[in-house]
Amino acid sequence: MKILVTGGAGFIGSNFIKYMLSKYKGYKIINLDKLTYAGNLENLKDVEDNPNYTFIKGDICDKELVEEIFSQDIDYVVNFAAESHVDRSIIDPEIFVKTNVLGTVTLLNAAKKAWDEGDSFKEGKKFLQVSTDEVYGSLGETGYFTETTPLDPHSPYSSSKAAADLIVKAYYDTYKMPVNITRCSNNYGPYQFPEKLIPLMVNNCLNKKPLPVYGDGLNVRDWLYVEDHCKAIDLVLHKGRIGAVYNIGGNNEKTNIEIVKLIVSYIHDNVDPTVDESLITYVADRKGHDRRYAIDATKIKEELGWYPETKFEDGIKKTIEWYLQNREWLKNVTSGEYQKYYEKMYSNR
Ligand SMILES: Cc1cn([C@H]2C[C@H](O)[C@@H](COP(=O)(O)OP(=O)(O)O[C@H]3O[C@H](CO)[C@@H](O)[C@H](O)[C@H]3O)O2)c(=O)[nH]c1=O
Repeated sequence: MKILVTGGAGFIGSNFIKYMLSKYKGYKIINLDKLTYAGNLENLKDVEDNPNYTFIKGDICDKELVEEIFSQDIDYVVNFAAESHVDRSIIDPEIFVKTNVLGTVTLLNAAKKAWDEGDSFKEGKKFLQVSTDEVYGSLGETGYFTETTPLDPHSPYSSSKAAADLIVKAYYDTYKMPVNITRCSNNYGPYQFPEKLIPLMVNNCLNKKPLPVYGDGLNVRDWLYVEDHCKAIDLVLHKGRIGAVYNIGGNNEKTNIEIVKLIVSYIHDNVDPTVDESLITYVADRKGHDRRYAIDATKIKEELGWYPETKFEDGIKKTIEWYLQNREWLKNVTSGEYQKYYEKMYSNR
């Protein structure tokens, strides 16, 4: 098997590559990544010398490069490559449309060209689009997103992901291209860039900086441990019904303030007793902030036997400890450009 993983130097992509290389000794993985601010080859240090792993620096929008990669007889594509941060999309939507929509079309076209045999596609090929629960919009206090919930994205980020999902669906509906779409809830775990809630709060606690909680802190997210997500993608890739969408959720809803308090308490008890809840600072809300995401993951459980194995209490401990043991990584990714980003995003909030 030869798998093209795009965005493999990012948080979920790098966890996925390591998971796959250790599980399938005979699989070859090509990682195509543009190395934007969120992509980091440090994340893949453990596998850089693995003969089954190849890294290519490049953009999924680069048609020539993508077509050249497909000349290597790719079996599966897993498209993680995306601009993924909602706050950045509110400030600068264009790059989200370019990478998330045009990039996906470029990949689909190249895959179609390589796999299309006229009446059908070559056997055993698949294009897996990694999407998000945010395409469904926002829930009130009750209810869950299922795979048939109508798409109702609100942010430029989630709208670009929904657009990409629809294009992938169109390639299935129109050309019968072998595709799957997965829609996951909020991931957490090692190597997440500290612009996202959990690593940002850990980093700020360690530096005794204010902990910026948007709005009333009562927005709800469903947290999924990244390794459980990787296992789900592996299953969908090998066994998912062609054309199907699968929701992947952690069955673990928490308010943002619960998450922040938990991190504060862990750092207080295990690292620095002077860190406490006085660091929590309520700041202006995110524009168009979705109130609650909650995923119904019955379909993937019933069809493929997947369920989230990691209990949140264990996953969050493992995650915080990973950041504590990898302070050098955290220091490296939060220097330079990150400081400018942080200033711009949080100074006038
Ligand atoms: C960074 C930050 C976030 N928040 C809030 C906003 C959200 O309600 C919640 C989580 O924020 P984020 O970590 O940015 O994640 P969120 O907007 O939910 O989106 C994530 O989860 C999605 C899946 O639901 C993915 O598709 C996105 O790529 C990923 O970024 O915490 C704060 O209160 N303060 C902060 O400083």
